[in-house]
Amino acid sequence: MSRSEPRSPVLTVTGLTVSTVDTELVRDVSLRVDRGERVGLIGESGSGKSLTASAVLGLLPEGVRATGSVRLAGVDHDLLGASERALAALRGRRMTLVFQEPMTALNPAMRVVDQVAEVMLVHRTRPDRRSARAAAVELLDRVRLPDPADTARAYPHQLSGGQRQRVVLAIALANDPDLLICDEPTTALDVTVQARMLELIRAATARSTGLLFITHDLAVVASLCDRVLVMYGGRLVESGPVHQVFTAPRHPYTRGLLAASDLTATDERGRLRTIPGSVPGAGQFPAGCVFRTRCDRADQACGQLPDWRGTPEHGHACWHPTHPGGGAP
Ligand SMILES: Nc1ncnc2c1ncn2[C@@H]1O[C@H](COP(=O)(O)OP(=O)(O)OP(=O)(O)O)[C@@H](O)[C@H]1O
Repeated sequence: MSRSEPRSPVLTVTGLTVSTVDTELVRDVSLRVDRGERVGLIGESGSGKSLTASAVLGLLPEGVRATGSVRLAGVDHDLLGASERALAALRGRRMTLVFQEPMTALNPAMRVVDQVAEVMLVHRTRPDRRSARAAAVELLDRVRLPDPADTARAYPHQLSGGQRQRVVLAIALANDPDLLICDEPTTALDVTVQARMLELIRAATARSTGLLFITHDLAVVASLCDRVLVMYGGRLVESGPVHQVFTAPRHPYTRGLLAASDLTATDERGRLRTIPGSVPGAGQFPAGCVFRTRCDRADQACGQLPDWRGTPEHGHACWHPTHPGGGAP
């Protein structure tokens, strides 16, 4: 599919709530990722980004449960409540994950070619080991590993951090997934290696694979993503096309995040801007608008949960009007 053709969803999450026995950690999150679309998910630490991704993949930690709905294109049942067997058949095949630490994803005792081949054999997308290994070498070439035929025989510890992360990406792409979820995939890499990895992710999602990309790095979202979702306190507070959200943010939290990421912006005393206060711990967020304890515009109205407003394309959850163009009044 070309990027200009009409979009259809690969992932539709509706009313996702993730909780422990006594605490809601993610609350009523709805989102959609279309085919060939790159969606960034941003927010400070503890805002619920990783738990949202884990709920989609059916990888929530022990003692944490999800309610709501998670639908993947072409799968006729809801992923929430699906059996582990059904989820395992989808993970690595239709939906895949790349996260920050490649060594956790790789088997230290197995040559990289076999790790890439294995995921094709497990999901039977290649008829035999010989063809899976040949396809694996091609994939290692596609993710620009140097001398792929030789590197394929290496063990993970013989590779650099950036090379290992490219092997993980090759494994994630091996079965041509519908949905690729990346959770801070480049945070541990140095800047040039990071740029190369992002280029590979961009190329991998140029056609039909949808991307959900979790990061703290707004510059990466600006260069990679089509749309961005902003989370705070377990809730989505704003979503829209990256250009619109970053140039005309509507939620005070998004404005704060953008100001805090702008290393050229200082306050009236010449200090770099940060969002005042700190993120409350899980379960400590206020009722009503979750951001109101840190928001300079908070008033009585904010004691009630704000409606989702704006347009279907660019929405936000805040009681206060934004000026045309999105700036604060
Ligand atoms: N297994 C768990 N049990 C209880 N609380 C948890 C558990 N896992 C995560 N949390 C809490 O849920 C909240 C959201 O965590 P999550 O990891 O999704 O945040 P995040 O936005 O991905 O943060 P980061 O950017 O630091 O990864 C945090 O307050 C975290 O402490």
